[in-house]
Parts: sequence; C-alpha cells; structure tokens
Amino acid sequence: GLGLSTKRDEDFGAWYSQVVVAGDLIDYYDISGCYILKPWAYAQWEYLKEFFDREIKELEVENCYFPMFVSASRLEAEKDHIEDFAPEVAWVTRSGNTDLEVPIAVRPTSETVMYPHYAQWIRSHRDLPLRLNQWCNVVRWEFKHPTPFIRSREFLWQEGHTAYSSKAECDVEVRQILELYRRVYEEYLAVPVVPGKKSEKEKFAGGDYTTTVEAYVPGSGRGVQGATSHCLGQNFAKMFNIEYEDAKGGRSLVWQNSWGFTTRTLGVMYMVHGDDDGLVLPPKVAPVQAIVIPIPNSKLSDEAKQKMDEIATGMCKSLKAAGVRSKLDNRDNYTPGWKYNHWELKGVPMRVEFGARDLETGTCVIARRDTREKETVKIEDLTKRCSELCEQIQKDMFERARKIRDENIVSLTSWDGFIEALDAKKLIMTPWCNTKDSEELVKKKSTAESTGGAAKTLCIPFEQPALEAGTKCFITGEPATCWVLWGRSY
Ligand SMILES: O=C1CCCN[C@@H]1CCCn1cnc2cc(F)c(Cl)cc2c1=O
Ligand SMILES: [Mg+2]
Repeated sequence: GLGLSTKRDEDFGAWYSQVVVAGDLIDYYDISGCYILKPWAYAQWEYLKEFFDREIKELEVENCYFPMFVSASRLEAEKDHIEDFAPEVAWVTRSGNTDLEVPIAVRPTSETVMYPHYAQWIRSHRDLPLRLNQWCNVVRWEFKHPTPFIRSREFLWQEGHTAYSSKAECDVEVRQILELYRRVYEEYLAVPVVPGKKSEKEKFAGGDYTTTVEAYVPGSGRGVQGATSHCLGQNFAKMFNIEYEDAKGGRSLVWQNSWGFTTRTLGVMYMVHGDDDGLVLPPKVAPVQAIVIPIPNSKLSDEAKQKMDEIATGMCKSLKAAGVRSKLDNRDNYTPGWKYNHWELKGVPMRVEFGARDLETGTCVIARRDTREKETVKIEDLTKRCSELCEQIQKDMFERARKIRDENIVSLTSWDGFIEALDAKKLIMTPWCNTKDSEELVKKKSTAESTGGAAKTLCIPFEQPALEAGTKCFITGEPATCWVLWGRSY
C-alpha cells in the first residue's frame, strides 16, 4: 500500500516500525523508548481493559491506586530482589533547582509500594483475602533496543496483588487469572498462546513460581511473553512482615500472588496479523468494524448523490444499532482509492462499498480486510451480514494464526537440528531434565553456534505431550522430566 515502503518478509523490524505509524497507532517522541498512544491504539487498549476489569471484578478483585513514587529505602527493602533490576530504575533527584534530600524512584512495579501497607492492613484472618488491582503506567529504563508496544521505557498495564491465608487459594487464583490472559489473546486479539510454567531460570526471582502465556511472532520467529501470573509464596510476606492472627490465635504469614498484562498485548497482535497493506485488526478490538464508503460518480445528478449519502448514512445507523461499530467516510476531498488504502492501513475489518450502480440494484459490496474477499449483498441484508462477518473474521483470524503457529513448532529429541530450527524461525519442543545448568548450557551453545541470538525456555506447557519412560533430556542426556518449549524471544 501507499503507506509502507518495506515488505513484511523483507525486513520485519522495519516493516513493524512503519506499520504502527502508518496505522495511526503511535507517534514517536523525543525521549527514546517513549511513544505516544494515539486514539486508534488507545481505543483497542480500552477494549482489553474493559474485558479484564469486568472479569476480575467477578473474582472480587477491587481496583485502587498507589503512588507512582517509591522511596529508596522501600525499593531496596530486599537487596537481592532488585539488584539485577537496579540499572533500569528511574530516579527523581531534584525539584526545580533544588536537589532532593533523598532520591525517589519511579515505580517499575508496585510490590515495594504496596506491601508495607498490606502489612498494616492485614492483622487478622478476617482481613483476608485481600485482592487489589491497579491500572497504571510503570517506568523501566530498559537498555535493549526499544520497540513500540513490545518494549518501551514507560508502558500501561494492570498489576494485581492478592493475599490469602493458604497456598491452595493462591494456586487456584494464579490459574484463574492466567486463563483470563489466555482469553485476552485468543478471544480478543485472535492470537494463539501456549499457557505454561516458567523455568527456575526464567521465573520472577522474587516469587515461588511464574505462569505465563507465550505467543509466537511468525515474522521474526520469536516467542514473546504475553502476560504473567506469579505465585509469590510467602517470600514478600517475610520481606515486609505481612503476618496476621489466624483463626486459632496463632501468627501466620500470608500467601500472595501478583499478575500483570501490558500494552505489549497490542504489539503482539499487530505483529501476528499485520500484512504488507498495513494492520489487520480482529473485530473484537477494532474501533471501527465496518467503514462505509459511498462512491458517487460525476454523471450522477445532485439529487442522486444526495440519495446515496442518505442511504449510506442509514447503513451506518442500522449497523450501529446492531452493535457493529461503523463509520461513514463521505469526505469529498479524498478519492475512493485513497480511502481504501487509508482504512486498510488502519486494519478496519470490513469495508462497505456503495457505488452508483448499487443505487439502482439496491446492493452494496462488503470487502474483508483479512482475506480480501468481496461479496455483494442487498442493502437490507447488510447489517445481518456484517454482524455474521464480525464473528467469522474473528474466528478465521484466530484459526489462521494458530495453524501458522503450529506449523512453526518442531519437536527435537537431541541437539541436532536445534540451531537450524531457530534459524528457520521455529520454536522447539524438547524432552528436558529441567535444571538451571542445562538451560545455561543451551543459552551458551545457541549464542556460540548462531548469530541470531540465544535460545531460552519460553515455558513448560501445561499441556504436556506423552513422555515415554526412559526418555533422555535433549541436551544433557539425563532422564527427562518434562517437555519444554524453546525459542529466541523478545
Ligand atoms: O510481573 C509482575 C506482574 C505485576 C506485578 N509485578 C510482577 C513482578 C515484576 C517483576 N519485576 C520486573 N521488573 C522490575 C524492574 C525493576 F526495576 C524492579 Cl526494581 C523490579 C522489577 C520486578 O520486580
Ligand atoms: Mg524487564
């Protein structure tokens, strides 16, 4: 299309940087790693937020808001918790021309902001469970190459922080939230994900275990962590002395979870579904699902043109009434061709073309953005057809992405072919002994034997293929205890 000068399969990174601007999602900003989320992107974030917020409220989570500033003393409450994160903490050191006595950190995540107050608020078992969530921004001064939505120095997210009196309750909630993240990806973004458990090396070190939903980006062949739901165990309860008087009058530490998803979700969707003509939005998150474009021609009389406009306006009205988000583009300063290209770049799922001939035949044409298929329908059937197509397109986009994802996962039982598979943009399932050393070894070997970047474990899928007795780990030859998914990742 007019907007993109790089083809997706030519240079995926360059294509992506262009498509997020041509699709009117972001504008670049004069501070590296920071981006402006324009309304077309923000509306999509709101659809995800609306779904997730409604669902967590069903789970009796309450929203709140904590300050974005963290004192150094609190942030450094647990040295080893933050030592490897320290380089990415942003600090406020002065106001105006006056240095602050003590620098203040900008929240990179809110455990150290919230948990001193959890310790104050939770005194008795009657104060449990405590289930709080906040929708906010966080700042992490990343040094890896920034990528819009995928890796930025400030991003929007939700962070849930819950406290229970038993590990069993935590284990249940961790998976309830992870299922909501799976639905965000598979039901809203039409992106297939692999739910699983992070390895000891890849998990959140401050927690007990981390669960994740892992997506696959065909254009780069990389895996990408989609969202995380951690069981923190009692680690933070010990760190922040969050203890309570239990029903038997004894003292107990709480058990905690924390979970989050971010605006990265949108970037993953753009990468998975976009094409050489721009974004391709799943209807569930498309701010406009059907764009109506009347195509008057010069031979038409004024009253005929007027008639066309009235009918097109009527189409939008009845589409909206049927719950299809529609918009009329009857601007007279752009040609139909320009408009087709414009709305294709933005990824609008359906275009309704209404031309002079259609005026006589009482028809219009629906053009699908995902498959480019066109069909002519009677105007009185338009609304019903567009509603059906919203569901059909959503389903077809998901199925197509899942087929491509499944075709790009290979199984290997030895190191042979591992590098070739990575270089062929595949993810790799292998039998594994599940040790930190073996994961270090794969990282080292994949760095040494290829230039495309190291491989890491993405997750130990909850859906485990059969593991025959005596199966060996693909890298150490030790007895394998599970199947694990490897890949290069963002
Ligand atoms: O992933 C989530 C879901 C939502 C709530 N938080 C957890 C853990 C966050 C890990 N993490 C992630 N990044 C961090 C960056 C930092 F600079 C510091 Cl000081 C700490 C961290 C850090 O703890
Ligand atoms: Mg990080």
